Amino acid sequence: RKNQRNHLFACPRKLPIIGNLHQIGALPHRSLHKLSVKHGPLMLLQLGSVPTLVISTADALREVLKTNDFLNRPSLYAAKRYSYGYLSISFAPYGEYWRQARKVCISELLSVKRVQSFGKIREEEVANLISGIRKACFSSNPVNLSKVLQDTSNMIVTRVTFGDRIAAQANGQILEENQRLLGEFWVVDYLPWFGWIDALTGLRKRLEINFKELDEFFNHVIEEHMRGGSSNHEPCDLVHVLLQLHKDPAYGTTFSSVSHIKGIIVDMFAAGTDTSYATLTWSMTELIINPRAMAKARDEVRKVAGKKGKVEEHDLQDLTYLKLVIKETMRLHPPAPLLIPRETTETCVIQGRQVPPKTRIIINARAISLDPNTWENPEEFRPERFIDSNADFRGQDFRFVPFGVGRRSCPGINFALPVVELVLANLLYCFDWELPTGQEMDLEEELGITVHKKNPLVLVPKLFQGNV
Ligand code: HEM
Repeated sequence: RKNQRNHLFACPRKLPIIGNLHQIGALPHRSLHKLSVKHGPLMLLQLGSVPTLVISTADALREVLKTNDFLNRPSLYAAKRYSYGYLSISFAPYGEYWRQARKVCISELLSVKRVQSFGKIREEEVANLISGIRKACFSSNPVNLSKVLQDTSNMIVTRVTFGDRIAAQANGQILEENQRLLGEFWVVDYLPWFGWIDALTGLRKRLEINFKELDEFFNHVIEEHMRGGSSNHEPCDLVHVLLQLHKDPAYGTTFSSVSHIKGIIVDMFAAGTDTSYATLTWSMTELIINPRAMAKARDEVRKVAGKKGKVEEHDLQDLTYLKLVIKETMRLHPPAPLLIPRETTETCVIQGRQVPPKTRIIINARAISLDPNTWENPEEFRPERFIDSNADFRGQDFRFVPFGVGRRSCPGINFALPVVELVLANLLYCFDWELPTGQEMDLEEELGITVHKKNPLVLVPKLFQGNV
């Protein structure tokens, strides 16, 4: 009966013990997309011991979410460790803690007012980025944009979260390793009885070392804040806000221990940095490949900001085409192409078929936004496609879900967009960009929870003199 039930969904052929794991490959969002083209938009795979429902089109997603919200997250080894036992919002299982922590996060940490209050930090860090690139212009050196964009995103998130510029310089590598380990293939998550393989391959040791460094860093920042803070601290960084909430009896149960605070910090720090810098790198990559779109975006930015010498936050509202460029980039390169996995808590019925509890739900955001039944010439980079379209990425429109969908979608969108827009606008305003002589652009991707460009984006900037 079990077999009969499973065969009601498309089930690609599986092998004993590992099931469909051998079909996943180095870039799961791509191999799952390919499988879905062959087998259908709703596939039930067996990844080791884990039944996994993969959703690959907007219609299938709409249909599935009609009757189920899937608000739970599965337990994953690295996520458990990094979130201090599921005390982060991203990995917390569905329940009272997740509900409260998310509510507080939206109202206290990521509210429009709070995000606006960090405008000065964003503008300062963008100014530092531009001045660094200017120096490279004078020496005619190419710039490793991947690296400088990562540093800038990291600096902004670190200053906002910890209030300390020096901390940002120290934590770059810790964060890189954290993202790599979260995106690694952990045998224990699929074949629990073979979990010892993760110890043999050295993965567990790497995680323990990285977690210890991260934890020490958090302890240092929290202790410093408790002592009253160093002179480097921004007036109201997120650790400061969290410590206020920790002392407030109204939030007693939600933020009762220091581990709760650390769990939330991990969210801000890990979810906020990598995704923004991936979006920026892919935007610049696509603009170089598409000179017509580059010229249009650049002309718009230079017209709106005029002769001020820089783009300011209040200019962003007038950058209509730049916003379309960012949308189109996120359609082709959603930073987290498989979102964050979810899990059924009880038997549920999807299209009249039963799905057992503890089935992992994977939403393939990239396959959805490349579906030719929804998008005309989906592989083409054409920001204009959004001009008269109501396709939006705020979690309500199933055709385009880079920030996820429904009640478990990303609460950081209002934080992320001003960073991405301000950085990109200033890069286009201040410089003309080209590839180093004789080099070609590639679109190769690297495995991770956030998908980055595999080879660094190296470009030659030319200072634009007409804006002062
Ligand atoms: C371009 C930038 C970003 C992208 C593309 C992005 C994308 C995502 C995605 C795909 C999810 C999973 C949604 C789902 O399961 O449906 C998510 C969740 C989350 N994101 Fe973001 N994110 C970005 C920036 C940020 C920032 C800046 C923050 C905070 C400072 C943040 C905090 C979170 C949190 C806390 C969750 C977990 C939500 C939950 O489980 O309830 N994100 N994000």
